[in-house]
Parts: sequence; C-alpha cells; structure tokens
Amino acid sequence: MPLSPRQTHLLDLIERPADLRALSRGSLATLAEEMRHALLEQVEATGGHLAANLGVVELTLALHRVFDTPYDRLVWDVGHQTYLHKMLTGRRAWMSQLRQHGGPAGFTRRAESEYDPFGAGHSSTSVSAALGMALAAEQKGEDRHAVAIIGDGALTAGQAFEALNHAGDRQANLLVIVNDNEMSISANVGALNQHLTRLRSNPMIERFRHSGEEMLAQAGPLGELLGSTRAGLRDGMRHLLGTSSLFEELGFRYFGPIDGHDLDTLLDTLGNLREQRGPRLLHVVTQKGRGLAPAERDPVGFHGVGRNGVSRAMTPSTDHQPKSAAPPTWTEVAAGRLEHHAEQDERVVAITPAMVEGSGLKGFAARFPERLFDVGIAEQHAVTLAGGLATEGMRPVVAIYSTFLQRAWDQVIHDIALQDLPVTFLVDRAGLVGPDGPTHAGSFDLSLGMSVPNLAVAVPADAHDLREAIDWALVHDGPCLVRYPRDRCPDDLGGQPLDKAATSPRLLRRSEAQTPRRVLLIGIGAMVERLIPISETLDTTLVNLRWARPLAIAPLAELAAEHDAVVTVEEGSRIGGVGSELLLALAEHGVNLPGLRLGIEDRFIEHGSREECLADSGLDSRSIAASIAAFIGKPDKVSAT
Ligand SMILES: Cc1ncc(C[n+]2csc(CCOP(=O)(O)OP(=O)(O)O)c2C)c(N)n1
Ligand SMILES: CC(=O)[C@@H](O)[C@H](O)COP(=O)(O)O
Ligand SMILES: [Mg+2]
Repeated sequence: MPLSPRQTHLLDLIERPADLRALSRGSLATLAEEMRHALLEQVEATGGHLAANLGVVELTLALHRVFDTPYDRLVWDVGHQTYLHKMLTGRRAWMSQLRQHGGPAGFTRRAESEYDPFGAGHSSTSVSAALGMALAAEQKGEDRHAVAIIGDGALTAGQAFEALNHAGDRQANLLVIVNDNEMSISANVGALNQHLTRLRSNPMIERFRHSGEEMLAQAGPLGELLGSTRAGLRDGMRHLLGTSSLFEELGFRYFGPIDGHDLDTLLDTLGNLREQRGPRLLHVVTQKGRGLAPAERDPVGFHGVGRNGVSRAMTPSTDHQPKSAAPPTWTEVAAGRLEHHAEQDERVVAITPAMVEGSGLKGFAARFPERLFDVGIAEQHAVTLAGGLATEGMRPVVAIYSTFLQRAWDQVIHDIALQDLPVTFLVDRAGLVGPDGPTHAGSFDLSLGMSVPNLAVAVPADAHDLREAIDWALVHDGPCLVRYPRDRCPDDLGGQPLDKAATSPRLLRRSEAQTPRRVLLIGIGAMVERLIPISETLDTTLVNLRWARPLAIAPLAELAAEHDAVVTVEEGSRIGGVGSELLLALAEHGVNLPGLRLGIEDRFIEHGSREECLADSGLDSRSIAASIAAFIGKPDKVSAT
C-alpha cells in the first residue's frame, strides 16, 4: 500500500531553525504532524533508522524552538535519530539521498552542518562531548547552552557514567536529556533501566512536585525567593520518599519524567530549563515507533528498515511468500554453529553488548535463554565478563560487531590475551558495511588483532571455514577471534590444504604461467570468493589463507618461492594488516619477492552501498583485477629480484 502524499505547508517554510522559531506556537502541533509524515515518506524512499526517529518528532521540534541553535549546541547520542534534526537544519531536500553515496550520513557529522557540533554513530559519547563544549564555554566566558540528548539504551554504557560523574562534580553548565523509550535496539536491559522505570512510575513524586511548585508560585515574591531553593526542596522530598534518582546523587538536578509527545509540556519545561544553569537532567518519556502502528507494536523490527519498509509494513502480509533462495548470511551461519555447540556443551555461553538481533542471536536466546547475556551497550564489560566466565571453566563466546569491539581492545589485550583465556570472539560486520559508513566500518580488527600475542585470528572465506573456525576456537585453550563481513556467505570454495595443520591455508588454483610472471595471490577472508575468477583470468596461483594467526609461514614460503610476486587482498586496513605481516614474514623466511597489498585504504571510506564502498577502496572485483594486472604488467618490478 503506497504512502499517500500529504501537504507540508509549514515544514516547507523551514529552511533553518530560526524559521521554526518565527511560527506561532499554535501551529506547532500541525508542524509536528507534517514532520512525522515527511519522515515516513523519506524513510520509505531511502530506508534507514525509523522507529527511533518517529519517537523524537516532538522533542526535536521543541529543542530547536527553545534553544538558539547552532549557537547553543545540541549533541545527539548515536545520531541514528537525527533525521528530523537534519530536516529542520537545511538538509531536507538532500535527505532523498540519505545514506547513499554522496548523500547525507545516517548519523550526525560535523562536516555536514554547523548544526551537528559533534559526529557520532557509536553510542554514549554525547554527555562527554557536550560537557567538553560546556567547559569550553566556561573557559571562553560564553553563555551558551550545551545539551546532550541520550537514549536510555545509550545510557547503559560506561562512558555515559564517566561523563555524568565528571559533570556532576564540576557542576558544569550542562543539560542532559534522557530520551527514555524503554528500548535499546531490543528491549532495554539492566538495573539502570529498572531505575528509570521506577522514576517513570512514581506518580506520588509528581503530585508532590506539582503541588509544591504551585504553592511556591502562589506565594509571590516569597515563593520566588524560595524558588531558588526549589530544587533543594524537591531533592529533599525525593529523599524522604526514598526515591531519589541516581542522577541527583551524582550532582544533577533531575526534572521529569515528562511526556515527550506532549508538545506544550516539552516547550514549557525546556523553556524553564533554558533559564537555569548548572548540571540538569530532564527525563523525557517517548515511544519508539510513535505514530506508525506497526512500528509501535514492533519497535525492534522497525529499528532499521530497507526501502519501501513503511508501505510493506502497512500491507497485510501473506504467509505464502516464497522463501528466498539466496545463500545465508555469515551471521546466520555463525549463529547456527554457535547453537550447535551450545547444544553439545553446557559450558558454551553467549554474550552480546545489546546486539541480539544484529548478531543473529534470536535463535540462541529462544533455545538457551539462561546462557545468553545481553549486557546492554557495554562492550568493555562484555569482554571482561567473558574473561571472568572463562576463568571458571565456561566457554564464553562474545558476539560483537568489529566496529563496536574497537571500544574494548584494552580488555581483549589486558584481560583476555595476556591471561591466555579461552574466549571466542565472533566478530561480525568486519570490513565495509555500506550505508552506515565509516562510523560502522570494521576496518581495524585485523591490524589490531595481528599484533596481540596469544590471540588466534581466523579469516574464513566460506561457510565451511567459518564452521571449522568456530569448532577450533571452542576447543582451543586460548583466545580466538573469528571475523566475517555483513554479507551473504558462500558455502564451500574447496581447495587443498597446504599442510596437515587444522589452521592450514588452502590452495584453490595453481598458475600455469611461466616465470617471470608467476603470481601468488593470497586471499584473506571474504575476499577469496571474488578472487577466483580473477585468478583464472590473470592466471595466478590462488590461496585461501583461512587463518591470519597462526600464520602458516613455512608452507606459504615454500609455495611463494615457486613464484615471482605475491599479492594479498584483505577487507581490513592495508596499513599493518595481514598482507603487511605476510610479506615481511616471507622476507624473513628468505623469500624476498615484490609484493602488492590490497586492502582498505588509509582514509575513512564514505557511506554508500557495500559494493560502492568496496569500489571506493579499490576492493571491488574490477579494481582488484586492474590493480593486479597493472602490477603483473610491470616486468621490471617482477623480475627485479
Ligand atoms: C558503542 C555502540 N554499541 C552499539 C551500537 C548499536 N546501537 C545503535 S542504536 C542502539 C540502541 C540505542 O538505544 P537508545 O540509546 O535507547 O536509542 P533509541 O534507539 O531507543 O532511541 C544500539 C545498541 C552503537 N551504535 N554503538
Ligand atoms: C545505529 C546502529 O548502530 C545500528 O542500528 C546499526 O545501524 C545496525 O547495523 P546493522 O544493520 O548492520 O545491524
Ligand atoms: Mg531507547
């Protein structure tokens, strides 16, 4: 059922937030309606993060109405809920290319607009960043507001607490807005979430607060005098009732909870807060998916949707749709093997930092609910928790995206590898992810992992390798990282092992070319599949490396010695990656050949489709073939040694 176009008379008037401030207050409810509809139309056309945006229509409008943006700084956490913010800040027409090559990013981005004072994509940074801005304003003597808007999910991360801890102590001039919709991507978890629920569901506090404030208002000048101690009175009441908020204990004045869809309440409350200084926290209750019934019912399914995702949701589904014949994703294959092991071995437990769905753990959750730990957005904790479990003989598996693991490399090194603990890391979204862009690209797990002692690193090229790697990891007496991309997974690319080790590379093809043009092409991970036709066309030998650590250097050196050049291809940072390590190791083994390393270039790759991102880094099939051909076509270089 296509979305019916609707007029957006008021929204059409808004080029900048200043235009919004010029509208009559009475027209704002209509504007909110228009914004919600424009959002649906836009996500229908482009896909993107829908449910979180539907939940912040009124909040976004109210913030830009009350605060003097961009002079006042709005720092949105994660940034996945900023589509309306972008619409109101001069990017509405451009949004038709959202997350596409050359279009606006799906997150905030400094380079995009002066209204995006801080870029994000990873969660829980907003309070730190806004605090930095508040302290800078203090240093420079500027009276500007710094406002962090953070979700209840993002609030579960350690960094958010670190920032609150600092801000409360400094008594910084900072407003933190907690956008509480009781959801992370999945239902939110944790004791803090329960604390927010208690705060939400304490009408007694609200009654006391309102009647107390009314009394003060009616007391005229005396009330005003007392008004300065109003926060103190309120704090006292909360203490008396035993419902003091954690935030007050940390030095913030706590306001709310208020209904984040009630525009009048939002405007009044934010207006009042704008007149105050010091650390303030406003608890706003919103509904993820608000205004689109299917998204309200299923905010998890509507966290992110593809093109036409809105109209599809509104079309009654037929249960007879043909099943897709496409191969499974890497995520599905890995999750299936994990479940297989969990079935066999009760020591196998899975840990996810708030990515149950994305990491393919729904099946595991249903089958082994007691053995799945969703720790919230807490990557560092997830890793060290696994370490603790491993010390007690469990076989923990941390299912994590490469990009989010970046948060926890100290834990991987210090807590896991240094103690040689048997923790398995299923590192998903390794490589270029596409529309989420550089904030979410998994470019660094290989170059980081290559240098960590004790850490085994599997780079499976197909489902067969992936299953074997997980099998190996779960009996190995030490840590192991298994990495794979956001893509479909080929079943079995075949090939012969180079030696008897379980971690041996596989030879897929032998070159028939004569010296001096015999090239050994070493494919790393998911790149191997696209190298098969290239190696045939260019007549190279082709090896599927399978394991980056341990690196099977002896059989590889033997094979390389029969060649005149070596080319490595990996979907990870070229700098310090597997290719670099391999070529150096070969040289140390006396095989000193000209080498070409293909990998993610030394710059951040912009968003686009996954194929466009690969092309941007020279890793699509055509570019790889061209690079190798150019390399082979330089006989001087090839014959130089
Ligand atoms: C460090 C990090 N871990 C995980 C994610 C993936 N992620 C994106 S949004 C999200 C849920 C955030 O929940 P919340 O902050 O409450 O925002 P909501 O979507 O509910 O508005 C998660 C887990 C991320 N972006 N960054
Ligand atoms: C905003 C965020 O970080 C997630 O929602 C992310 O976009 C999910 O990515 P996948 O679609 O790859 O699971
Ligand atoms: Mg939330």
